[in-house]
Amino acid sequence: MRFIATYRQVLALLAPDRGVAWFLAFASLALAGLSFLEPVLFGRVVDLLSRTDVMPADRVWMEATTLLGLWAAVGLAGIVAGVATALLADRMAHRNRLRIMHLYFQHVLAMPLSFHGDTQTGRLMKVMLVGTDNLFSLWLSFFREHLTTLFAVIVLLPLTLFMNWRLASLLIVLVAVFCVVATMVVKRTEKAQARVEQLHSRLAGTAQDTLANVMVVQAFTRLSAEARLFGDIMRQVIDNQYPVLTWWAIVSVLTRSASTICVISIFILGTVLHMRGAASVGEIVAFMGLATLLIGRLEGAVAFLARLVFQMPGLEELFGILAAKSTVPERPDALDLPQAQGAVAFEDVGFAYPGGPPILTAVTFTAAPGRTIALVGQTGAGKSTCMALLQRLWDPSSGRITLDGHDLRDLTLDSLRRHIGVVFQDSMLFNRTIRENLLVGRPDATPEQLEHAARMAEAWDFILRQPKGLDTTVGERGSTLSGGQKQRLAIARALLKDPPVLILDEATSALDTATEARVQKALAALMHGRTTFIIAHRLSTVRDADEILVFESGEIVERGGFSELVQMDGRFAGLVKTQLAVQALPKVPEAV
Ligand SMILES: Nc1ncnc2c1ncn2[C@@H]1O[C@H](COP(=O)(O)OP(=O)(O)OP(=O)(O)O)[C@@H](O)[C@H]1O
Repeated sequence: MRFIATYRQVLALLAPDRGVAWFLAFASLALAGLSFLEPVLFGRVVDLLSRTDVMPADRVWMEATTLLGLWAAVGLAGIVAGVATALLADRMAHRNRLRIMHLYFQHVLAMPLSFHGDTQTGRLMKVMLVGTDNLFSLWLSFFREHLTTLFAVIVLLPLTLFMNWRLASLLIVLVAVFCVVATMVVKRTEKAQARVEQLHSRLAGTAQDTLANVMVVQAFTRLSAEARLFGDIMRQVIDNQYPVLTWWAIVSVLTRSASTICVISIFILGTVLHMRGAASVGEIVAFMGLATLLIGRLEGAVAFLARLVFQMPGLEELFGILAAKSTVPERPDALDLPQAQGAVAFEDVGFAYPGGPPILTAVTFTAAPGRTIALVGQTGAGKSTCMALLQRLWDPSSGRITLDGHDLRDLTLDSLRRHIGVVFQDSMLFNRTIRENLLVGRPDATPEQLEHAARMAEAWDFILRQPKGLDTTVGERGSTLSGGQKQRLAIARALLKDPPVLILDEATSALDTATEARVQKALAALMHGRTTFIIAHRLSTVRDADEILVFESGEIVERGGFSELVQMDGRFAGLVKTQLAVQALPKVPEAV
């Protein structure tokens, strides 16, 4: 069964708390032993009392008092050990749940964009919350119930053979039947539950995707269509879950009846054996007690098994995500570059997205520190892909990219990305205060450095006009700010980071001409003294670049300065002419 391997992984996660886990394991075993002693002692007392005719009364009383005292001590030790084990297990499970959640979050955040492109955010959130919650409850029930039950069945049950092998054999057969039935149901329901879990993940992913696009849903009146889509998945969840729930409900009812069947069977066999002189009354009482105890434990085990079947697929998903490997692995001996000058070189770089056609072919260029390189060309020509490779979001399929002469694959990802600042077309802001958003660039910046960067980015004035100044929260993705304001905050953030290499990916293309002029001023401050790559469709913005690279179908087809390329009268000149022609188009006459 698949779930045994997964269960092993669940327990292996407790490795950092190995000492506590072993202590808890021994405590659970002691608890199991103590709980078994109780019916045995009770049986001894009954036997003793039934022998008053052959033993002196004071000896019977002395022995009975000793046994009862022992019984009380066993009961008390069981309570103390039970409470202590529960408290300790609780703390350990909490501690490890937090540790795994932290580990998972860090792992997911470090995964490359290819992974995030393939995995819905809603699913990632669901797996983290549900998966770690399941881990928590499994650890707890392992130490509180499961281990004790296992010990009772594997070690203590066979020991009863020494008390009365005939009664013990019946008990063993009943327990075995019970285990076989439970295993069959686990097998029957495992697959359907895995499907339910997949559907739950899809549900979470769809919900997150729909909520993130609520504006599109409303604008395109997709309300009922989206609700229907959601409802369809929900219906599939119910259809798949129904048989699983039915099976486990049947097992649960059977388990409850099993207790009665077991006690009656032992009573009948015990009576027969007693009449033949092969069992004492005390042994029968003790076995009935043991049977009730064992079946009670097995009832707990069945509930636990059912939970395991329900939770395993979610845990398998969690382990699958934790085991996912990055497509841009870091070498163990990777260099942590302290301070780069910003010399970038693409050497014969080729690239294709996994399973896709070639996107870049033999791309070669160099950017000396402080120079500005513009990447232009038609949409889909491969400009953004080039810049994604520079940030090592992907690795080239052939050739290499260097920063200060170091192949990017030889640098730690952290030190590479520390040296690169990016301003996107849609400046992504956290739903936090302006101050927190700016400090993303440099968490230890002083208030003076923060103000200086904001002033350089032409953002200081509008920040002061916000209701709480730097402490104003900007809303989801900066929704309370205008495009130009968001862009200037993004520039201030990059200025604070102060990287030697800068990527401006369509940084001003979403702005109107007046705002663009303001942002350009801020950008000029940002670009000063840094190796800058500009991706721009508006060719007027690349006029001052030291070199313009013209991309076509993943290849650089022309390169040079602005006027040099215009004079060349090739592809670039063609692009410029097209843009000028569009700008010179006569205005549509207003309707009369
Ligand atoms: N994550 C991805 N997975 C698969 N293919 C991709 C991915 N990203 C981009 N592509 C493909 O790679 C090609 C180049 O895209 P890229 O974004 O680099 O072009 P671009 O020149 O920057 O275009 P634009 O000017 O429109 O931004 C396109 O055909 C695109 O469909």
